[in-house]
Amino acid sequence: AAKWTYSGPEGEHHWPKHYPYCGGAFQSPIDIRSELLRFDPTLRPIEVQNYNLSPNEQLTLGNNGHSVQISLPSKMHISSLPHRYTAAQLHFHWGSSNQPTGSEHTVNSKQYAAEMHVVHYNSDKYPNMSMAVDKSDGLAVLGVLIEVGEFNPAFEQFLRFVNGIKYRDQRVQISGFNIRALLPARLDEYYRYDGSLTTPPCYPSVLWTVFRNHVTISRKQFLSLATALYSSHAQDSSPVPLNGNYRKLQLAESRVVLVSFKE
Ligand SMILES: NS(=O)(=O)c1c(F)c(F)c(S(=O)(=O)CCO)c(N[C@H]2CCCc3ccccc32)c1F
Ligand SMILES: [Zn+2]
Repeated sequence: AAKWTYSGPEGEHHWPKHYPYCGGAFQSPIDIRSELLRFDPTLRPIEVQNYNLSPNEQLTLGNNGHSVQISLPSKMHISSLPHRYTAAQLHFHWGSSNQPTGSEHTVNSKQYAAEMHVVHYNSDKYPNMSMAVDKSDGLAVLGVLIEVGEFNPAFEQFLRFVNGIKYRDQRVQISGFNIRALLPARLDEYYRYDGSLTTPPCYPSVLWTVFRNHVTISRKQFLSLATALYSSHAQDSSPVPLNGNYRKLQLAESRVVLVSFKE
């Protein structure tokens, strides 16, 4: 696959050349602005199943050159949507050490330090991610906004291993832990809209759920995320730091953002 980056000659302004959907409609992320919001009383609390993984299970923590990701077991799924959406992986977007503003979604133009995405595919209709990734009802991504503040023990369960995956395509096995603890306490308050993958190929296939409430990680935890990783391979002579891996805001156009809560 053609390589793409977040800056330079393969940066996001060039993505549509190789990935036409990136220049198309229904793109993500967007600024979640008050004018776009519409309260929807039919939006039920998000219900996740089997997120509390046993420490006897093994997860793969990897640096894929674009983000740090954790591959997730297929027993994890969202049960409160019209179809079952099975978990595939989670990953992060962040700024840089001196720029704690790297979330993809913004809320009334406020950009958070980072953002976590838990990627799921419609397993009622498609056998795997690859078959679901380009279908309009294929994916559901849970978005969690992250601020720098209180230390977060749940994040420590994988952050303490990032120095083992400093370079592109490095992977380590980590013990299972409670993935639910990475989410905010309230899963009943969220923004909902139809959007896309925020990386190439930018398929408009994502039902986005961005939780209203952010989570916090400590400054030290943020710095380990923002300074430990490289997008280049270990043997590359000039290492390229992996940071600022967030797509710029896309036009909401005529899209409405549904909200599950009243002010
Ligand atoms: N922000 S986002 O749109 O949610 C988002 C990312 F930003 C992101 F970097 C990734 S990636 O880490 O795989 C890097 C390259 O796509 C994904 N992967 C998804 C979509 C691509 C195919 C696939 C296959 C198996 C598991 C996950 C995924 C992604 F969905
Ligand atoms: Zn993402």
